[in-house]
Amino acid sequence: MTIYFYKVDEPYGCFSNFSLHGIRRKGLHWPTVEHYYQAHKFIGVEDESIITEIRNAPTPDEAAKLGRDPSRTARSNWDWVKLGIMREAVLTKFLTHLDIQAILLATEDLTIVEDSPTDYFWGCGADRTGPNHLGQMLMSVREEIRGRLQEKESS
Ligand SMILES: Nc1nc(O)c(N)c(N[C@@H]2O[C@H](COP(=O)(O)O)[C@@H](O)[C@H]2O)n1
Repeated sequence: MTIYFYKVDEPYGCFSNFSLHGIRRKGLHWPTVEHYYQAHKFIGVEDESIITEIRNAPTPDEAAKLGRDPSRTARSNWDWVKLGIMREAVLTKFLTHLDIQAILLATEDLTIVEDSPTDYFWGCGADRTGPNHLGQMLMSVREEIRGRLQEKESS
């Protein structure tokens, strides 16, 4: 069986980066993983005020809209660093919120797919051939949390 998720208000919606599960990183609170991810596109750019603007965006959709604004240029190394940045945010989310950590762990070894009809990088895209990086990441975070819990139990 494969778990497909996409919209926050649908089954497994807590796996979406748009779910309202805040994270704290480097002393700052971020309302969602999406806020964190979109803001990090602009670390080191000339006008960093966009970072605060994104962090204060009222919704994750608004944060994504700001981060995708074609009139702004993301940091030059974004494509190299974005997977690592997303992973630290997703891991923090599932270490912070134990209710959704339990949902993730309960999926055992099932395949998880972000069933986005438009995203052929983070999701599987409309024809389900995309690399599904977010689903892959959730499975890797699941593995890491499982390992950490086992280590704790045996110590
Ligand atoms: N809920 C939702 N709506 C969309 O429109 C989406 N594209 C996604 N997928 C998420 O979008 C983020 C990637 O954004 P960029 O294309 O890199 O700006 C990432 O969080 C995907 O999981 N989800």
